[in-house]
Amino acid sequence: MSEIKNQDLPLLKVKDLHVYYGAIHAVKGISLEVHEGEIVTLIGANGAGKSTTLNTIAGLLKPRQGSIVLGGVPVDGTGASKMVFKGLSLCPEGRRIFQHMTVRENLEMGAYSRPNEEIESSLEDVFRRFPRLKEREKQIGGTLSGGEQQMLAMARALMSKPKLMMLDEPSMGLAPILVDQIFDIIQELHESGVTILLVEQNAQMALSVADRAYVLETGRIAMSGDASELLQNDDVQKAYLGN
Ligand SMILES: Nc1ncnc2c1ncn2[C@@H]1O[C@H](COP(=O)(O)OP(=O)(O)OP(=O)(O)O)[C@@H](O)[C@H]1O
Repeated sequence: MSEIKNQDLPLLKVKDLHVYYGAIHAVKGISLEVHEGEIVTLIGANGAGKSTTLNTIAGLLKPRQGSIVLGGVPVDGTGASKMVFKGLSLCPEGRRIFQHMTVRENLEMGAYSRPNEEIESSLEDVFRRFPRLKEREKQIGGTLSGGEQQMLAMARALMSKPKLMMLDEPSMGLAPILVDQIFDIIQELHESGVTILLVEQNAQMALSVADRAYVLETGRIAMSGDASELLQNDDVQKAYLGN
């Protein structure tokens, strides 16, 4: 199917997504859009269905119902390994870098969808964005600090030059100063034009950096809108911002 070129078309359009784990109906009819250049965040409590939504878009889970369209092309049923070739990359929850490989080898693994001759320029680009990883190029991934492993996971996701980068809980388990650094990097990626779908439990940080947001409650979208407006919303403040 040919790619449809239309500025008004969202880069990602998810419609009426339903996902089950056996009898558990985890995602109950979620629809969302991400436009080119945006940061869109999914926030919500534990178990709201955020990771399930992201993993389904990434092709790791199969929806029972609904459609997923990337760049005008239906991609549901594509499968995770092929989604990278369609321009989508997922930086999973818990980082999941290759613990026994070096920083450089981890990054090269992220570029498996790219032609060999382009890998070096991607590495240069990623090392420019993450100078700390350049310093540790030959270090074994598993020996990096938690914050550095998160940076490596994000850098690895960038190696495929994705149209859409999906980040699952990048702040998880990190000290506040490292959380600030990770969000600074997300902001920089945004400023350089990377389109991001961000899942976060840290609603304050996520809403501060995002353009738009969807609030998930027990598998459904409870609210959506401009992130700056949701940050001021009384219900959001009470439920997710501890105010
Ligand atoms: N592998 C699984 N098997 C069975 N049920 C699952 C599985 N993974 C998630 N669930 C259930 O699906 C629902 C949504 O979980 P999900 O992990 O998507 O939520 P979440 O919003 O990402 O929360 P968290 O921040 O805790 O990951 C929850 O009820 C959860 O218990």
